[in-house]
Amino acid sequence: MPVEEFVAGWISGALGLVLGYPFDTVKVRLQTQTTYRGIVDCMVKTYRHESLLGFFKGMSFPIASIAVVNSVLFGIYSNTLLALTATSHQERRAQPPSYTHIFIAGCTGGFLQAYFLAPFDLIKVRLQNQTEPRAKPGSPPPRYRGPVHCAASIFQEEGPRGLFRGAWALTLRDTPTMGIYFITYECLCHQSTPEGQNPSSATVLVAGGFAGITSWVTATPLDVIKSRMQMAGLNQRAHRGVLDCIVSSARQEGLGVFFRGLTINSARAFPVNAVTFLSYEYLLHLWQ
Ligand SMILES: C[N+](C)(C)CCCC[C@H](N)C(=O)O
Repeated sequence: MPVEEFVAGWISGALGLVLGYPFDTVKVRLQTQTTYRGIVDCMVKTYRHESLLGFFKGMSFPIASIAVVNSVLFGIYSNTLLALTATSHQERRAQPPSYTHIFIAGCTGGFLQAYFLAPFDLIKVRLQNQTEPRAKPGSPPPRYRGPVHCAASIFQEEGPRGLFRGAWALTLRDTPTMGIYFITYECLCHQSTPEGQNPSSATVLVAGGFAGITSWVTATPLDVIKSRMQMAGLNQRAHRGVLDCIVSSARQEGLGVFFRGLTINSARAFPVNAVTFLSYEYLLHLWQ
């Protein structure tokens, strides 16, 4: 099993994450706080009050988890393709795999990474939704003091299964959309590259960027449901299941609810995934 694919997945994921983090902070603040008029207003206020560092708050935990999650995704994707087509990463340019195989490998990667991502994502969402201002003397502290405390509290209060709250919605979100992610990437690369050659850096950047956008656009409805299920039991009523959450959210807030965060998510997806794919391809090329 080629290990390079796992390591390249890890490094490229971390680079993409750092680049996209300011967008993620703005997205979370817009979704959870009412003090901002829009994306630009949020950026200006964050910069004025907290300087550039304000955009990178709480990044250490996601950086640590992306190492596991992205290496599982890219490692499983590439090794599934190897099993299906018997061609290694180097040989794939000369003998491109079929789109069905790419889709199956992407779905497999998405399905398995969801299992690793679930607890990290749950903790991220719970912490991001703590909107209390910084602790002032005398004010009650936020429920979770940080990622480790958050994980320990969930474990104590809800048991080990509590750490996998929303995991089923996450799996439903990621299995097909990771197939879409890799198909978009490979398809765009294939279309703008002469037969048998490696795609240029510009092609990889654009194809990676669009792969991010198409997969996030299709993932957004279940992303909303996933986050709501992860928050359930804390400050919202518990849902009986994914379907119950879909129906009650649509009834109470209309169909628009399924597209919350779409604009900022797409703006984030382009640079993040452009850099992720460029560094992934570059590293594998370097190690050949
Ligand atoms: C499949 N889904 C759309 C959920 C994610 C696809 C892109 C994953 C990437 N690490 C990012 O954070 O953008």
